[in-house]
Amino acid sequence: MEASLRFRCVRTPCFCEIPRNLHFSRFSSLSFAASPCRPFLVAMENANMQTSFRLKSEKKRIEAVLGEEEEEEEEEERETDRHSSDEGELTCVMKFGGSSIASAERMREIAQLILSFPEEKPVIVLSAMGKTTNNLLLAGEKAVSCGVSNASEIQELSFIKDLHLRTVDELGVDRSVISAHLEELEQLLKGIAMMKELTLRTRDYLVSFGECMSTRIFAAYLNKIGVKARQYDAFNIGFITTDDFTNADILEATYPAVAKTLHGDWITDPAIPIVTGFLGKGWKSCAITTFGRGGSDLTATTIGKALGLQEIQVWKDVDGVLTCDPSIYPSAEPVPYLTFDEAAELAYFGAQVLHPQSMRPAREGDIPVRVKNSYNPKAPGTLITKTRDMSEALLTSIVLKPNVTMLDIVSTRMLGQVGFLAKVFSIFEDLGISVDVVATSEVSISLTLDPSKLWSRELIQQELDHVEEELEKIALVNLLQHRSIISLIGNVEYSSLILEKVFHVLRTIEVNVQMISQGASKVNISLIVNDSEAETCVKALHQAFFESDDLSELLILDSGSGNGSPSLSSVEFGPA
Ligand SMILES: Nc1ncnc2c1ncn2[C@@H]1O[C@H](COP(=O)(O)OP(=O)(O)O)[C@@H](O)[C@H]1O
Ligand SMILES: N[C@@H](CC(=O)OP(=O)(O)O)C(=O)O
Repeated sequence: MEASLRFRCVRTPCFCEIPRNLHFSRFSSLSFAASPCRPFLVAMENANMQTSFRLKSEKKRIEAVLGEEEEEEEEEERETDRHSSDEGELTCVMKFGGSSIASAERMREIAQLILSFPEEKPVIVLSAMGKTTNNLLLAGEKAVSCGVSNASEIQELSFIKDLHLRTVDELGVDRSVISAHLEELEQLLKGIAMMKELTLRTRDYLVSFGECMSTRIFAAYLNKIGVKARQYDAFNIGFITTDDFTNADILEATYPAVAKTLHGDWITDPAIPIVTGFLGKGWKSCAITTFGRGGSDLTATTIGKALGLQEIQVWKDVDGVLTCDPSIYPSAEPVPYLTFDEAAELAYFGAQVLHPQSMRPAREGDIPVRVKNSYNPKAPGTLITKTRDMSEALLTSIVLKPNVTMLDIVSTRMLGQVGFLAKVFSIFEDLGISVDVVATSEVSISLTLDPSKLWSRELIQQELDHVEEELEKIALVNLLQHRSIISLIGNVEYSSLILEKVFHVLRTIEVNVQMISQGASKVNISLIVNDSEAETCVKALHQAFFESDDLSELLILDSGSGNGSPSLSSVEFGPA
């Protein structure tokens, strides 16, 4: 049994436990995990991994306790070193999305791709195979109304069974690696059919089958071809989250817990860790949670930060982050370099290529993220780092977020200006609704709301009705649906140049911008247009910024302005 030191936590009336197999002498700081659930003392391997608050007085007391244990500790360290192999440390995390592991053939290719980097000791994070998550959700929705006797016949269940059984057969892996999961999945669908309801908690449990099965199959295949691998369910190795089912946040306690398991297992018995993406465990409910669609990217960056790895690789089906969504405009080109801020903004404003929260751990740990194409591994991809040379950068990427709701809110002057803004935002806070883009004047405010954060359409309408009702107590409200946000990610130091070109293009195609906002992050300008016009705008803007050499108009206007803005000789339109 693992020994631990018990220590009374002075912040809350409870006892904290320090796992004894952490090597305190090597850690530069000790801090309390910011977890609200069960505060415990954690040791952090380097400054990048410190939690957001540190209590100096506790630190001293902890060190005193540790001092008494030092000798024993050193002996334990020597013991661990005797057991550790010559494999070296884990070096990077490689995440493969659903498109990269959609079939047995793709799994074989990914195994070869991993082995083609013999110098790397990777942690592998996998999503569900192909469209499995979508099929699980559809199966769940059908189960609600199909009746218990028909639940086994749901078409999507057959797709999922066929895909996974075909894959294990083709890879020559024993069916037993997933048979229990397939049986349990069928039982779950029958349960949903019986209850006639699919709660958010059940949805998360339902979709977890995708990642649980893909990782088991892949780990079994690696072992079969002689590459030692170990499968992990993220919810069992310390991915602790809030209980916001379908959209959970990772808590600080996750980092030390995950590091302890993955690092501990690696040094005692090295085997490539194969970890489920997208999944965590709610701290109160102890039930499986998910981080929102595309959440495996966040799993990968969290592991990167937890273990202090050298690099986080996110393998996709495109040549990196592109100048815009290739499904809107196929001539989009890869962007070679991005900062964490640019990538976060791009993801937040709807570029499906990265999960919106995924840049946070990478930024905090200052760990470079490389976005690569598993179908074209030789392509350089996109490297995302803390800073980059912006001197030649103007516009980097154009992102379209369709189907957003815009609200024009005009004060009825029952409240002063200060009270008005505060009241408006408190209404959104109370209703738990996220506001994206905001523009204000003295007595009015325009803003956009993001419906895609919720998985259920019905709920959105109910929520909007509620918002309108609340706001109408203090303001006149005009609700405008079917709007799109076009976000221009780039060097906002040159905002006048960018906007000049943007408005020239939009005037040419006769589109009126309904709202505009430049974020405090200084990497994003957002424009709101009608959904029906949005794709045309993106295509025209892409052509103007990334494919046109005709900058003469701007050149004339810019020359001799003497206002310190860059001359066009020093600024390039193109993926910088
Ligand atoms: N700016 C963009 N750059 C690259 N891909 C984008 C962009 N915007 C949207 N996409 C879409 O994101 C997809 C890759 O993300 P995702 O489907 O989450 O990959 P995976 O499932 O492999 O993790 C691409 O196939 C592309 O259609
Ligand atoms: N399977 C989950 C999580 C994920 O990250 O998927 P992907 O990496 O394929 O986008 C989803 O479809 O949302």
